[in-house]
Amino acid sequence: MIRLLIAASGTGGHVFPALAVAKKLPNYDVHWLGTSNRLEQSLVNDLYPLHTIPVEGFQTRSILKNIKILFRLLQSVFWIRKLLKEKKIDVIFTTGGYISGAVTLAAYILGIPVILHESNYIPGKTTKLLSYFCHVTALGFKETEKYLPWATTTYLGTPIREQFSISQYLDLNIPEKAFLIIVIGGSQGAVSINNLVRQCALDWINSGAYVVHLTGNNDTKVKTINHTQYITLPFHSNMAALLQRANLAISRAGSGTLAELAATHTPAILIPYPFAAENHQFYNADFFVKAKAAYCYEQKKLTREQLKIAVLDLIKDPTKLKRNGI
Ligand SMILES: CC(=O)N[C@H]1[C@@H](OP(=O)(O)OP(=O)(O)OC[C@H]2O[C@@H](n3ccc(=O)[nH]c3=O)[C@H](O)[C@@H]2O)O[C@H](CO)[C@@H](O)[C@@H]1O
Repeated sequence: MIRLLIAASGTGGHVFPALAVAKKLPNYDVHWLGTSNRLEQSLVNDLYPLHTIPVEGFQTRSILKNIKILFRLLQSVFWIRKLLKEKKIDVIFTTGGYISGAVTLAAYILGIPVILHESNYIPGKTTKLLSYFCHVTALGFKETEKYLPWATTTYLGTPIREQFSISQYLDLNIPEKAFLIIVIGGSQGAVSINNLVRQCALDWINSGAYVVHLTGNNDTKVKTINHTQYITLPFHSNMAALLQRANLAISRAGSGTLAELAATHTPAILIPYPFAAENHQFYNADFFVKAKAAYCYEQKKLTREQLKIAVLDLIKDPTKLKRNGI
């Protein structure tokens, strides 16, 4: 039996693709490496043995804090090396982020192959560095290979959950013919999008639309609108059911959600997270726009009025919805 260590931690964009990979390998002995306070605790704990390390990203300002983080990183490398030997791990799959640095270094020392997955169009600094040491860098977008000319790359796409491969039942009270808008702010929600949407939602509802608004857990104004056609949820686990049913998604441009939108062919208005590392969400979105699969608005330029009218226009003339055909 092949012993696989999956190192995926933090957001849905990192954890869900790794879970999709693990599900496809029922005959592998899978171990998981994560941290003690992120999403993997709720998503992975019951499925695979979850080992945790205390890694975090370097701070740009505090030198003292960075020294502490470096110390912890080196401690983690030492600890992972022990784990890899103890569990006799044959291969590692990682979806990037802080955790991938420690695991790649430990694996490199022991000569264990690492498959690094980069799901964004523009590879981050971590991927650029780690791709030197990895056996192969698997890409979510084929075009990303041009940013990693030194690396061995392969085009994989971004793995999505099994539920997307079959038609799902949406357990919400929404009439069959109603125009359904789903609002997604990545796995943690997006308060800025939430605020914009709340200012437009009643106009959309008055035009007959239903809105399912995935707000995340950090929004204090969730109860502002009370209407039968407006449903708020902090998080929904059956995204396949929602996206298959939705006529339009208003969404951040994280690579996980984009892969799912592509799978369900859901038309989308994308509002990239403006503070994402190296503005990577903008480039993810741009790929979809160039493929005529979505509309994109930059958050800093987007007004409430613009969003309201753009969506009203689509509700009134659904032929303008770009079919997501990537
Ligand atoms: C703010 C930020 O920097 N986010 C990054 C993060 O992903 P982040 O998790 O923010 O966003 P993604 O769109 O990549 O993934 C979200 C995932 O959570 C799922 N979901 C969301 C809401 C919900 O209620 N239920 C649910 O299941 C979505 O279906 C999707 O599978 O890592 C991605 C991969 O590197 C990047 O592309 C994103 O830019």
